Amino acid sequence: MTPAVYAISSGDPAGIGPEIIGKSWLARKEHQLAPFFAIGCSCAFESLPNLLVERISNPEEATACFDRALPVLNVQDCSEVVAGQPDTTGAQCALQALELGVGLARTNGVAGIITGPVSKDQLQKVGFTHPGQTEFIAERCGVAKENAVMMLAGPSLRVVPITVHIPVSEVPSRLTAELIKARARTAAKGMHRNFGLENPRIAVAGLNPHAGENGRLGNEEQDIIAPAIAELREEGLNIVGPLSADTMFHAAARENYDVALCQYHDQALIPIKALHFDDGVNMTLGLPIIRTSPDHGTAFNIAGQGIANPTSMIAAIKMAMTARHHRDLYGE
Ligand SMILES: NC(=O)C1=CN([C@@H]2O[C@H](COP(=O)(O)OP(=O)(O)OC[C@H]3O[C@@H](n4cnc5c(N)ncnc54)[C@H](O)[C@@H]3O)[C@@H](O)[C@H]2O)C=CC1
Ligand SMILES: NCC(=O)COP(=O)(O)O
Repeated sequence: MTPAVYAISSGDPAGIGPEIIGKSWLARKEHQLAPFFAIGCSCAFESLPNLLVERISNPEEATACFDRALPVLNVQDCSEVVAGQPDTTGAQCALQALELGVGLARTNGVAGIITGPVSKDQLQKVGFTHPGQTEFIAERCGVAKENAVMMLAGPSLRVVPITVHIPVSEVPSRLTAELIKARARTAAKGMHRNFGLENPRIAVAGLNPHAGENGRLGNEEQDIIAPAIAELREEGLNIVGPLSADTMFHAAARENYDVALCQYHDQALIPIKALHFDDGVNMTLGLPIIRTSPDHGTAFNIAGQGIANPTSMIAAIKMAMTARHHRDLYGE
């Protein structure tokens, strides 16, 4: 039996992670959130105003105390960390929280993990070698990088970047038909497994302006993207493209697909953040575990001020619950 409790890693304690987790706990009844506990430095939570915190020593204790206090599994003391001033102590704490949370999810100790925002820059300073949490979690789960798919989703749009955290100058050379096919297959499976969408409609963006304008504005569409789509269609995927990226995100166009595959990070993240900065969720598809995250970052510039909006964190908890519901339904 999968336990009904979720783990939330704090993210960087100098960012807004602890604050939005605390605010989500305060909003637990209004949003009917399943029990969860935070993993991180207890003092990052104990210092928050109006929040009752209870230290726990294992996930089983979380459910019993969730009604009266935010349960926190302590990893490391980082009481010296100052909000808005990230340092390596905070990065170590963020990494330990992530490692512990993923370990609990992998061993069925929790129903899923929601990860708080980390600073990639700070993590690299403490030996983190992955481009982001997505790839780290994939490795811990034994899933190949290309099969662990970043998806960002809000009420009116889901997007998947095919290439992710790489310099824009490297996008054309890193874009291969194999990568596109791997992302599309995982996205299709993920739509069903986590959201109950059978045969989801997938739209694929071109790379170049006007999807290459028949080769006049670039050849990647004809050489790489269209052949990959044709193969996927033969496999039975409900997939169209390459579409002009500039015309596929307006309201009427979004009605035609369940998920958009985009060729690079900002092609995917600009529309989703323009539409759903407050309530967007980042979910990793293709994992044996459930992992979601708010779509925003550490927001060091407002940390410690009490003004962080918890909506995206609440949406991330709810999406993990939705995924759990569907996976339990299908026995996965
Ligand atoms: N899932 C993750 O762990 C993510 C981590 N990051 C990391 O976050 C760091 C900062 O990245 P930025 O590009 O500055 O993006 P950001 O999302 O942290 O901040 C962008 C702007 O939005 C505001 N903002 C963000 N979340 C907010 C919230 N919940 N309530 C109110 N205002 C909010 C910030 O104050 C800032 O003005 C980077 O080191 C990056 O690596 C970025 C995106 C996702
Ligand atoms: N821009 C999205 C992002 O940075 C999320 O990265 P990850 O840490 O979830 O891999």
